[in-house]
Amino acid sequence: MTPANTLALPTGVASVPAASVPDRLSVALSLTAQSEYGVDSSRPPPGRSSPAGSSRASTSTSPRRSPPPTTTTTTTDTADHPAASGSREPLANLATPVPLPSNSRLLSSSSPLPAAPPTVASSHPALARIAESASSLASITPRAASRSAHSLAALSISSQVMTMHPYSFPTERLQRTQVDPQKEPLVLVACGSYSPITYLHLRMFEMAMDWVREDGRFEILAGYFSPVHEAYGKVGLASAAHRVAMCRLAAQASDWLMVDTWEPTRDGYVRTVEVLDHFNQELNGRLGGVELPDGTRRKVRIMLLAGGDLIESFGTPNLWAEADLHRILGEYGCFIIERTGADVWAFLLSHDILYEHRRNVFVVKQLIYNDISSTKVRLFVKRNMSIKYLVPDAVMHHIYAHRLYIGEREPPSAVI
Ligand SMILES: Nc1ncnc2c1ncn2[C@@H]1O[C@H](COP(=O)(O)OP(=O)(O)OP(=O)(O)O)[C@@H](O)[C@H]1O
Ligand SMILES: NC(=O)c1ccc[n+]([C@@H]2O[C@H](COP(=O)(O)O)[C@@H](O)[C@H]2O)c1
Repeated sequence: MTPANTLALPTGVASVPAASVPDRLSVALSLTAQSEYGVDSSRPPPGRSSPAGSSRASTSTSPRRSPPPTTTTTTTDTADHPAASGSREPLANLATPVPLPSNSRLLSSSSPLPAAPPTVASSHPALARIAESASSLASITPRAASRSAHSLAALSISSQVMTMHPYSFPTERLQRTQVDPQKEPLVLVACGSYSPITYLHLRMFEMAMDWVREDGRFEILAGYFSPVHEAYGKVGLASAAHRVAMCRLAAQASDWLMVDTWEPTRDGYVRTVEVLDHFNQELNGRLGGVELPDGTRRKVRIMLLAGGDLIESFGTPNLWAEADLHRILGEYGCFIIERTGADVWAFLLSHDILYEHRRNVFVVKQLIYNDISSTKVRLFVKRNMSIKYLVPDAVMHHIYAHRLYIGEREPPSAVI
């Protein structure tokens, strides 16, 4: 086993009969729905973290990221207008803490998203529309018919995977007892847009797991996706309910990854340090840490899992509060997945706060480069190009079923 230094030594549905698809998926997902999304939620949200540092300002933009929120109003996309990002208001400084509201509902009663019984196509106009097109297309093009049939299946499971309320912290894939008490118990949290989630996002966790196994210091208990709040306002951001649903569908194949909906169900944008505080509260506060083989309990280490581009955004003026960065890197720590074309090491050396906390920062080298980007996936959908094998099939069918990203308006520079 090679002890990995922090800075010094990086280590590196197809042709299923249409009628059977809803049943299979529904069974799998209803099991998840029962265990993952249907439990208690009456806890108050964690308190606010300390105020941000002096670098706060009222206006800032990064070329890649949208300016931060001035409003906490939430919206949901409809199936026919999936990417209403153009109508979003400009946002304020992300480094500026805003008051955290108590538990709230993102989907209002006027939400356009379907709340129909999951398998009764005729009772839901969208299902009926897709069923109709599936049967009419069947005699014309088998591929289109197959796509529609899968869309029908995807729509039929939507009400389960899109549900975010009542909130409960998912624990069904959390390892509750440590196997090796010599190692530090670790939970990885990946904050991001996931619009949509891709195979790269799933691979990030697996790459980190390989690094951790090789390094030998940590024992990973679970990994969580935390989809950003809609108020983040980034171009191409689908509604939180859709992004959560896609993350859940993608995580189905994993035995250690889960999707936490605390962040997207707040009343407004949540800073990353607040998300980590929330995990700390859940795992070490409410659950009391992890159990050791001898029955005693121990605190779980929580670390941010992020790509090199996100880390490089630490250098964007007014995007991150200095106080937040000190807490994220000092109290928690960070796994960075090297991104193709980004020199993470040079950035680590150049950024004072990252360098100060370098012993809490672990860079994971991609041994097989993967540069799938959500932006390009959205563009492919818009241009009617294939996204198969870029995202899990269930995610692809969800996108088609809900007509996500079709009317996307991406500035050309965002996709180069
Ligand atoms: N090619 C990549 N290599 C390493 N990390 C990545 C890569 N793409 C995304 N990430 C990381 O995945 C996390 C979630 O990112 P995000 O949802 O913004 O995906 P994205 O593909 O970059 O999206 P978009 O194209 O909309 O900007 C972030 O930590 C980001 O740094
Ligand atoms: N001040 C902050 O806490 C801050 C600033 C910028 C981005 N972020 C987070 O980083 C992630 C960025 O995601 P994208 O790569 O999709 O833009 C999001 O989860 C976002 O909330 C946090």
